[in-house]
Amino acid sequence: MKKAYLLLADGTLFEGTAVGYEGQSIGEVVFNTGMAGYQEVLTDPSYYGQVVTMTYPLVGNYGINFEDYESRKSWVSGFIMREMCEYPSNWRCKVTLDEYLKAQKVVGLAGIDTRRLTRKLRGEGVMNGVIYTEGFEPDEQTIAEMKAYVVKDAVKTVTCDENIVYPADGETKYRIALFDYGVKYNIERELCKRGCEVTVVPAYTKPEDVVGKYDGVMLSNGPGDPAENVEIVANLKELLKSDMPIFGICLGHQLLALAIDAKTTKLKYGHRGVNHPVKDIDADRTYITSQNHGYAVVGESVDPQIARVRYVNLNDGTVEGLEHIDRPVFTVQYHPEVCPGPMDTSYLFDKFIENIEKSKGGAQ
Ligand SMILES: NC(=O)CC[C@H](N)C(=O)O
Repeated sequence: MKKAYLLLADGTLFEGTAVGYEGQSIGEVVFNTGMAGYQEVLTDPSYYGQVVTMTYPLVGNYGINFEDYESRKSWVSGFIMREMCEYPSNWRCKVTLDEYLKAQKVVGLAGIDTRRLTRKLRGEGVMNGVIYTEGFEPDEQTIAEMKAYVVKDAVKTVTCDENIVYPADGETKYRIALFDYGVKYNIERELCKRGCEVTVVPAYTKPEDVVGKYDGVMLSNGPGDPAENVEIVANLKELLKSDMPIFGICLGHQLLALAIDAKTTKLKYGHRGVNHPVKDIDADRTYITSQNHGYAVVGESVDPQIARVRYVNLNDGTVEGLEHIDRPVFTVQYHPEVCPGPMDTSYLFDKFIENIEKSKGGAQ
């Protein structure tokens, strides 16, 4: 069996066995604490530029199926696990995790102490690294590139080139424009289920192509530093001048916050897992949520004349969602669409639909 390695920016070296594609890849090393959902993690565009470590020690047990993709391909820069299951067992399984990683050219590493790696990232913060198979050892220049690496042009890389229409399940009740900053299929699925015809539009679509042409706007999740999206933030400022109902998820939430002149900041090691407790301050209720983000909105920077922080993370007090003061506009940092994971907050899609109904009623 071939060996594979992870070299971190601080010089720490992990040695394990090679799985998936053989090669070398640089990325920001992050960890996800979900016990299942590796197929969704691999295909969630928000992980673009990142080498993902799963903390659950056995990965690949149910293989890869044709139904649970979150986008058309895998976006991760590398995949790390304690033990990879070679002989999955599940009625939906079409290929093994190893076969999928090979086909998607994802360099994999198994057999390392993922607990040690995670403790390091938790203690010191997310760190860059290079993952490589034996025979693909990085030279000094590659190590320098790895140390200087930042995830750049993230949304530009993952967004679609043209509009894609997904029909409603059954009769079309509403028409939604879904901005693709790195959208996960499950957002479309949740909307289609509720009678929406969903048009996924490229991230840089101008507000005038959307305002008045749809019943509501969804802002998707997506990769990278939200602050690098200057053009999109300017577009959202324009969009906010209309009275369209808007619902933003994760990157969509962060971009909308930037559009109301709030600030974002990078978290030490982010939130990636399916058990993050979030409190809805208005309802005085706590929900268990699925999360995948490295940045957060700075609560004090939100102008209370425009919006208020309605949702907070009970682990670290960070902002988990905003509600506009007088518009049908709200956002969450977590993933109400998630699958697998807690479905506690899927009611937020119903809230979005209610906002649309109210705004349609008001216009008549
Ligand atoms: N899932 C997402 O949309 C992530 C948003 C952003 N890229 C972050 O890491 O914070």
